Amino acid sequence: MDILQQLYETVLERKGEKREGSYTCYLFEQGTDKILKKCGEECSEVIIAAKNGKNEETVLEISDLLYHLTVLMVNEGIDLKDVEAELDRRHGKTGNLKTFHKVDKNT
Ligand SMILES: N=c1c2ncn([C@@H]3O[C@H](COP(=O)(O)OP(=O)(O)OP(=O)(O)O)[C@@H](O)[C@H]3O)c2ncn1[C@@H]1O[C@H](COP(=O)(O)O)[C@@H](O)[C@H]1O
Repeated sequence: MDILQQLYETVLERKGEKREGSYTCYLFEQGTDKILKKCGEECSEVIIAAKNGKNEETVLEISDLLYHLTVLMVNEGIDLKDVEAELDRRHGKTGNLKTFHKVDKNT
């Protein structure tokens, strides 16, 4: 099992728990707006770190963002496997990448 799947499963377990000292439980208690705010903040921090050309810091910020996106997925009832399936489809394993890119943003 890869680390994203392990992280997803741990976060999923936290959803129904009240665990002392768990930041994930704290986020679920705070609710959707807080989780969305954290995703936005972490995204901005990725941009700033990358813009500054600091790769070590950018890796840390990307990891923070992936964690918060995982919390968002669980909060919204989105299965990680659905995201993986969509990425697979775009990558041409089960779908057609060209067709995906043909979508006209103006329509
Ligand atoms: N990957 C992470 C992870 N990444 C970041 N964080 C936490 O995210 C928080 C973000 O820090 P910030 O400085 O942005 O925010 P803050 O000021 O502390 O908090 P806010 O007031 O903004 O909410 C920190 O407390 C980090 O510890 C994480 N917390 C947990 N995990 C994973 O989640 C699993 C479950 O952890 P618990 O929630 O602690 O049970 C762990 O095993 C980890 O794998």
